[in-house]
Amino acid sequence: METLHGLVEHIVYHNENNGYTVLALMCQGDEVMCTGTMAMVNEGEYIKAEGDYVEHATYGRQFRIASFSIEAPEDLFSIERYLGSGAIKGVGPSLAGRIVKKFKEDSFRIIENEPERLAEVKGISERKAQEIYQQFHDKQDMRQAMMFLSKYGISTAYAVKIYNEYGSRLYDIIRENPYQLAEDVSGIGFRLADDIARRAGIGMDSDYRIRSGVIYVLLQASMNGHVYLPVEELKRQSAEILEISEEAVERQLMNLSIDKKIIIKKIEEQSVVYASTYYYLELSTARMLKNLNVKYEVSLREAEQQIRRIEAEEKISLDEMQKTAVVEAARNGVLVITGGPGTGKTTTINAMIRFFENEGLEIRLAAPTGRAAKRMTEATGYEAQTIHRMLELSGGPEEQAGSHFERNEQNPLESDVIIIDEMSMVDIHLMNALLKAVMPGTRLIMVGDVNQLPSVGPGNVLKDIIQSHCFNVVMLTKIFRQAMESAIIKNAHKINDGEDIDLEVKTPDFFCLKRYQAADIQGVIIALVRDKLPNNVGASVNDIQVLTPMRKGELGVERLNKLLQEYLNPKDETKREKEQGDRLFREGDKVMQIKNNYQLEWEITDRYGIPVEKGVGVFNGDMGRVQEINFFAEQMTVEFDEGRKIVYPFAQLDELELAYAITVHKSQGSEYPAVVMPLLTGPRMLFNRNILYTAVTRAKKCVAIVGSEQTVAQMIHNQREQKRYSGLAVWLNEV
Ligand SMILES: Nc1ncnc2c1ncn2[C@@H]1O[C@H](COP(=O)(O)OP(=O)(O)OP(=O)(O)O)[C@@H](O)[C@H]1O
Repeated sequence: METLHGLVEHIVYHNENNGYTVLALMCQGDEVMCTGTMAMVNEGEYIKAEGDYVEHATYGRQFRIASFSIEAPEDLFSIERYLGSGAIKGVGPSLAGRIVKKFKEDSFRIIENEPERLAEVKGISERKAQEIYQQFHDKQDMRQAMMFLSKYGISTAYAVKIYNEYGSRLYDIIRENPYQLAEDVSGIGFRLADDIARRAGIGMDSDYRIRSGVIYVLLQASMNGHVYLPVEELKRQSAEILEISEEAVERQLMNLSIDKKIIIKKIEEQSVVYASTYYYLELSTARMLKNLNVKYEVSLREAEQQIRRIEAEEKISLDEMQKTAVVEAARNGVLVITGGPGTGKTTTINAMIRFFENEGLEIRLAAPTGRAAKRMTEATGYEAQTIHRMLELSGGPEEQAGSHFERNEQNPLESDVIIIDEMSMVDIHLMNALLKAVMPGTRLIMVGDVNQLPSVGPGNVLKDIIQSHCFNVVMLTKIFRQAMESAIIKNAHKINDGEDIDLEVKTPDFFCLKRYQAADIQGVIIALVRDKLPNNVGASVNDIQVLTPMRKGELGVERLNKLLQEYLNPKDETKREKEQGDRLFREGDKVMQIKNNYQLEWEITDRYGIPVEKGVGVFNGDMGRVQEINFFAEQMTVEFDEGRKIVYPFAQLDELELAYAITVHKSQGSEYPAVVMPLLTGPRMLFNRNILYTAVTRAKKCVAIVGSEQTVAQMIHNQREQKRYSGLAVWLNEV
C-alpha cells in the first residue's frame, strides 16, 4: 500500500449509484489518475489516499484507491480553491476569494462556529451566511455518516440512500433497529438488515428481528406469486429462516396485526395472513371490478342485425359463441373471454371492434407486455399499447414508490371500451392500477387463456375472476378448421385435455428427438438452434428460443445458457466481456431483464445516433442484446425490442440474465417462431401439464422437444400445479 496526499484537480467520472469515481489528483506537481469508490469527494478538496498503482490495459498507470480521507487544506490558496470549487452552492470563486481575504486561515472555523460573521463579507446576507453554514455542516455530517455506516459493511451506494432517508437519525436506527431499513430504504431487504443487526450486536430473538422476518417471508411469498400465506405456513417458514421457535413467531403476529402491518383473515375456514398492502390491494380490486359491472340495455335483435352486417362486411361467419361474446360485450360493464389457441379469440376481438366502432364508441386495446401488444396491433389493425403505457407510467426517484401511473381515479381513461388481451399475465398490482383508471360507464373486456401459467407477479387474477362466478364469462372451445391444420395447436389442445400426443410422427412443426442422456440432449439443442431451425422456420438464431422448466441441473437455464453462449456467441478478441458474480456478459449476448424497473431510461436513436424517442421502464421478461460494454464508464448498453437502448451501470447488472435459454415461466406472453425444449427428468412440481401447455403454445411455427417421450406423457398426466394463495374470488363474493 502507498499513501498519496494531494488536491482533487478534476473529477473525470462519478457514478451516483455506486460511488465509483475517476479523478485527477495533483501530488507535488504531478498529476495522478486515481480510481476508487468514493461517495463524497469534490474538486478542490485535499485527500489522503491509500492504495496501489496498477497498470490499466487501456488507460495506463493508475492509482487504485482502497481508502481515503479528506484533509483540511493547508494554505490560503487551497482554502480559497475549495470554497470556490462549487462544493458549496452559491459560493463561486470570487466570493470564496472575499471570504478568505477577510478570515484568512480562520475561514473554515468561522463558517463552522461563527457563521453569522460571514455576513461581514460583502455580498453575503445573514440568510446566505446561514445557508453556507448549513451546506458546510451537511457535507461533514454526510461524510461522518459514511464512515460510520462503512463499519457495518454497508456500501457507499446504500449509505447514501440511508443518509438521505434518515439524516442524523440513522445512528439510533442502526444501533437499535436496523430492520427499519428493510421497510424504508429501497434495495435493502431483511437479509442485509439482518447482517447489519448482527454486527450491531442485536440478538436473534429481538422483537424487531422477528417482525421484520415475518414481513420478509410474506414478501418472498409474493415473489412466488402468493398474495397471502396460511398462518401455519407463515409460522413454519418464519421460524425456519429466523432460526427461532414457531411460538416466538406467533407472539409477534399479534403485534404486527395491532400495528396494521399484517391482516389476519379467514378464507375457507383457514386462518391466513396478508401483508396489509396486499389485503387492501385485493379488496379494492374486488370493489372496483364489481362497480364496473353495470348492465347496459341493448336490444338483442338490433345487436344481431349489427353482427350480421359485420359478418357480411368482413366475409366471415361467426360461430354461436363468438356472437354471444360480442352481444355480451355490448351488454356488460365487465366481460371475460377465454379460450385456447385457435379458438377464435382474435377474430372475436376484431368483430367487437367493428361493432363498437359502428356504435361510435371509443375503443382502446392493451396487453401486459410489449410483445403481446405488438401482436394485438398486427392482428387487429388497431393500435394496442402495453397496459403500463396506456396508464402513462412515469418514473420517479424511488423504485415502486416514486413511480406512478398518470392515469388513475383522478385522471381516468376517457374511453368507452377497453379490451385487454393476454389477461392471464396480469397480476394483482397491474389489475388494481388498471381499474383505478377505468371509470364505471366504461366496458372492460378481458381476453385470455386461463390454462396458461398464471402471472409472474402475485395473484391469480384471471382465474379468480372466472371462478368467482360474479361476471359474464364466454368460453370459446371450438378449434377452427384452419387452426386444426397446425400440429402445434392440435397438440396444445390435447395436452390441455390430458390426452396423449403422438410423438412417433414427425411433422415439420412439431417433433420429438428422443435422447436419454443430458449430454446428448445438449448437443442436439445446439445443432437445432445454430444450424437446423433457422433455415427451416425462416428466422434468425436469436429468435429461436430454448425453454426449459428448470433453472438448475444439466438441462436447466443456467447450464444451458453457458453452453449456448459458448456456441452461439463465442469468446472473441473483438468482443468485450464483463464478469459479474457468477455471470459473464459478452457483447452480442442475448439477455433478459429479470425484474420490473420503472426508473431505467431508454432511448431510441436514429441511424446517426440522435435520440428520436425516450421513455422510462424496462420489465421482467423483456429481451435484448448486449450492444456495448464500457469499462471506463462502468456500464453496459443493451438494445431491446424496437431499438430501445438502455444503459446499465455495472452495479445494476444483476437485473439481467443470459436468455439463450429461459424458463417456461418467463416465456409467458411471448411468441417465438420456434421453441426448443429439453425434457428429461425433473421435479413433479415443474414437470406438469400447465408448463408443457404454456411452452408449446409459445411457438408459432415449430416445437422441437428433445428428450424422453415418457417424460412428455408424464407431464400431460400430471395436473399438479404450484398452489397460488390468492383471495380475489372470495372478496368478489363478499363485497
Ligand atoms: N368464425 C370463424 N369461422 C372460420 N374461421 C375462423 C372463425 N373464427 C376464427 N377462425 C379462424 O381460426 C383461426 C384462429 O382464430 P384466431 O386467431 O381468432 O384465434 P385465437 O384464439 O386468437 O388464436 P391464438 O390464441 O392462437 O392467437 C384463424 O385462422 C381464424 O381465421
